[in-house]
Amino acid sequence: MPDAVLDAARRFLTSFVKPGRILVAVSGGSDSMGLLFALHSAIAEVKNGFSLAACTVDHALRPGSAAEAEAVGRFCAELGIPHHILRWEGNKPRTGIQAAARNKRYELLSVAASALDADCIATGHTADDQRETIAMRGARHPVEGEMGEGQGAAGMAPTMLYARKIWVLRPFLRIHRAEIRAFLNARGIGWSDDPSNVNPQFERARLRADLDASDSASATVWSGAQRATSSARAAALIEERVKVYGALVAEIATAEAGKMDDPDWRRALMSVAAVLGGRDHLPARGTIQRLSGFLQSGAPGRMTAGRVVFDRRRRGLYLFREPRNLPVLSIEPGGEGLWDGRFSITSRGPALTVSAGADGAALRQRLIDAGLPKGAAKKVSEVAPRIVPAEAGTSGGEAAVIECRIGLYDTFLPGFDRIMADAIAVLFGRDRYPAPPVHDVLTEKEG
Ligand SMILES: Nc1ncnc2c1ncn2[C@@H]1O[C@H](COP(=O)(O)OP(=O)(O)OP(=O)(O)O)[C@@H](O)[C@H]1O
Repeated sequence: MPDAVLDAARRFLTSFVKPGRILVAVSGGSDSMGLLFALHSAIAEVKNGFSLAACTVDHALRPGSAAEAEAVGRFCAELGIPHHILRWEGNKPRTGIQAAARNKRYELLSVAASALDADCIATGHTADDQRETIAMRGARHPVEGEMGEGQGAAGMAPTMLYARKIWVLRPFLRIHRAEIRAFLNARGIGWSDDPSNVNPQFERARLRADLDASDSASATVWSGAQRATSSARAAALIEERVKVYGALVAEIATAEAGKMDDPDWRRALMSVAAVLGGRDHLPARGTIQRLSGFLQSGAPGRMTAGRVVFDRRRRGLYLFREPRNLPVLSIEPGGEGLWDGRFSITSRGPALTVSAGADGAALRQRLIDAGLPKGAAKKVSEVAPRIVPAEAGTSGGEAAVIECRIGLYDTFLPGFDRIMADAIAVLFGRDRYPAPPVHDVLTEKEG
């Protein structure tokens, strides 16, 4: 009988650009135990340079969690796979515990991946998880196709870049949990069931119960490929229509800016605005609708949305951070900090103070020389970071390394948005995001 689980593991190995080291994130549940065993078996068949390591995050939230992590360790030892337990130490938040646990889990796993020299992290997300994710996102964002990893009807991407560093791959996204359990049962391999999966306190668990009770085949629409196509188009529109000066202000020809009926352009423009506003997410739907009305009207004027001024002049539309609630940030000697959600600033030595209002006249002149209208250049210089080192005689530029932050993508970048994210990175003077170690839907597009 063909084995879908083993076949998915085999296909996954052949999707790599070159063989590498895979860190499997094993919770001890059936999905990730199945993933680990299937990959172990598939690698034993091909014997061509792949290796495995495994990590279990002990969130230390339930009494049995340490023992479960140790059980995974014993299973790995039997297979000869190095296994590490990563424990979540320190204070835990009282609310939003599942989201906090998830963030911590990825953080711990990415540190382990670099220590273990892994090329990627593999997780056991299944078609059942995908169905739940789509239903959850659909409930939160009834309008399709606007957003990043956290939103949109495309569901979870099979590849996701974490923290600009390490790719998280989900080889079982089309495999059902029941198939994985059958695969494990047939081999006499046990697993542990996480009681929080059925705890109605958590949204995902409630939803799982509802989905189990309904005929939800229609909910499992997989639109990753469409999403990739839309991202590629949005990227092309960004390259064609948007100019950004000094990661501070975007300029768009007025006629182009008004094309808000085009969903790809809408997403492109809103994404650029999110970066300029130092936001991790796009504006809410109602705000986007109001903005669309304003942009389509074509008359000179100004509107503020998502901390960004949309300043329409005869020469064009200018987008920049609104001059309100700009923070003051102190950075320790040699330390780093995020200012206004927009700029990561690392001290080259001295303590720093970062506030708004860059060395006014000089920056203003540079923006004017670059082609910005005088009025816009003045406003933009007022919201630019001003870095003042504690040591006299050093300039802010010499004392610090400054980099623009792209909150939409810098923590979680779904693989199908990579072309779009790269276009934005280039626009804001940054390097492209690292490519995944596997051939994915975008690699095919690029080829
Ligand atoms: N404690 C853990 N230690 C290691 N890996 C884990 C742990 N919990 C989850 N994972 C990994 O994440 C996969 C998905 O798990 P689960 O569905 O419980 O998490 P989730 O919170 O819904 O996922 P995510 O939020 O990451 O999309 C698992 O198959 C496993 O690979």
